[in-house]
Amino acid sequence: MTDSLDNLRNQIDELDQKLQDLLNERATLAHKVAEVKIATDPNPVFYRPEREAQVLRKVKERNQGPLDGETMARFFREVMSACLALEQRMKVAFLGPEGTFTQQAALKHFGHAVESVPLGAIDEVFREVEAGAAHYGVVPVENSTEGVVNHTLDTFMTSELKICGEVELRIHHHLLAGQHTQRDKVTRVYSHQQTLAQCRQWLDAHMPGVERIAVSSNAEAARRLSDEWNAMAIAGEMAEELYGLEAVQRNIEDRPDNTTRFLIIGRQDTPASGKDKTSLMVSGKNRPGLLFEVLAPFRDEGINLTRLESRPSRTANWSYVFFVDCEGHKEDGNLQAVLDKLEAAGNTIKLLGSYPKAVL
Ligand SMILES: O=C(O)C(=O)C[C@]1(C(=O)O)C=C[C@@H](O)C=C1
Repeated sequence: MTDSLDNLRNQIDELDQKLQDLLNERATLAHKVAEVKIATDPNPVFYRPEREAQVLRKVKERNQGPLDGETMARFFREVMSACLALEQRMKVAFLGPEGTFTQQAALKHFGHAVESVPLGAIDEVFREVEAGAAHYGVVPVENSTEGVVNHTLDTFMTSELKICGEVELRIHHHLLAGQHTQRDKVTRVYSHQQTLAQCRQWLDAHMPGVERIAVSSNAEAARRLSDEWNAMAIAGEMAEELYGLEAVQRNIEDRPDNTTRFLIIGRQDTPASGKDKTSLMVSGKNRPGLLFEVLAPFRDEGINLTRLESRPSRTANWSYVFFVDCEGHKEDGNLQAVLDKLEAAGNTIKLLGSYPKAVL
């Protein structure tokens, strides 16, 4: 015997009522958490990345389906975002304009109950957070096809901000046309330089004679189509929707697993969440075996490296700074031992932050 549609919908209504009551009960608790934070700390910190990561991990671990763990975690991401907004509405600066992948990353990480503020350049995002005009910032740091975003790494050299989180985003690029685009007369295609690079093979094969013009962001490329008839843009879905464009061809990135990693920057240290990463900068006097000496303590303490980059130090020609990402939190005994060894060997270390591994 199958249930009637009315019967099933009545059951859904009853459950929705319960869910709604429970969500409000949860929000009341979050509000009380805020009161405790205010009562116990003259400078209360409302956003707690380590706690959020733990909540989301638990959601995934205990999930029984039929909804999958990712989907369930995304629901809870939004629930916590709304609860946090009752405590304090977060202002999050990102590399704009509106519609960039960085905005998408910011919303993926913080949920939609934050105020997201577009800024024109990576160092502006840093400055906005340093000045306290935004609580947190979101900047791109590396792409799986095109490699590191040098500007972000270089800005860390002079900034005191801390990394307090990471987000990974699968990047899909679409060839977009505007209302006025005459599709058979297209002579130029706009996009950010990194995006053009990520779609190089597709463009070579399908638009060989079309001029590729690099602009400041994919969203800017999309915006330009409103007053041009012989151009197309390459950008993501957010820009497509924001500027009312139409996709001529979807997913034109050369690598289907094209992913960009973004960092969340803030002014506080983040306590351990149980599954963390640490980012640091190491510089030492140029000598034979310097890199080997920098890496050996990590091996000796059994710490896994997740990334290693070198950048010119900008203090003297041909001297370098190493950017190291590793597993673990700076309070962990073995990581402490690594830091002690590196310092004892005369290297300069700058800890950029320990933060939860991306959950979503
Ligand atoms: O546990 C806290 O500190 C809270 O403020 C509650 C809560 C949540 O909704 O679970 C909300 C915001 C924080 O970023 C972390 C968690």
